[in-house]
Amino acid sequence: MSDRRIHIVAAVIGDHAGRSLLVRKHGAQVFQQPGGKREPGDADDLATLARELREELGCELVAGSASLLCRCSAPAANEPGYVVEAVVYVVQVTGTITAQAEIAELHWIDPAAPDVPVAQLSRENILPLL
Ligand SMILES: Nc1nc2c([nH]c(=O)n2[C@@H]2O[C@H](COP(=O)(O)OP(=O)(O)OP(=O)(O)O)[C@@H](O)[C@H]2O)c(=O)[nH]1
Repeated sequence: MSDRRIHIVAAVIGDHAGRSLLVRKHGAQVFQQPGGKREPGDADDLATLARELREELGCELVAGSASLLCRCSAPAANEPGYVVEAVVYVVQVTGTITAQAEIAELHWIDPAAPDVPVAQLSRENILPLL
């Protein structure tokens, strides 16, 4: 039987106004946390996160800034029949955040009142913790 779980490492990035950054990938309808799947060359979760933040946002994870928020799961936003299982860290980043090639759109939301469609994992498991 095939494994219908997608394991990801995800980031919560906040600003001084209490807003939180979400991304929408090309072809996706909903916004989700920055982050992604671990690759074989990644030493650990934070290496995955640093690579994904660079690839998606063009910024750098500040060493030592990551704090585990939660582990959670939900139906995957873009892969019908799959469940996403996430390890979620609150992180600080440095550098200018800019949508890189794989990202269609960035959006800062009020976690208590998102004004864009948000993936279930974020909506039900992550944003309520912020
Ligand atoms: N990164 C991320 N993925 C999520 C979230 N919520 C959620 O359902 N997913 C699901 O997990 C899938 C895998 O994430 P991803 O596409 O960001 O991973 P990746 O960059 O490593 O993949 P790729 O290199 O194959 O494009 C997404 O397509 C989506 O269906 C979320 O908050 N963040």
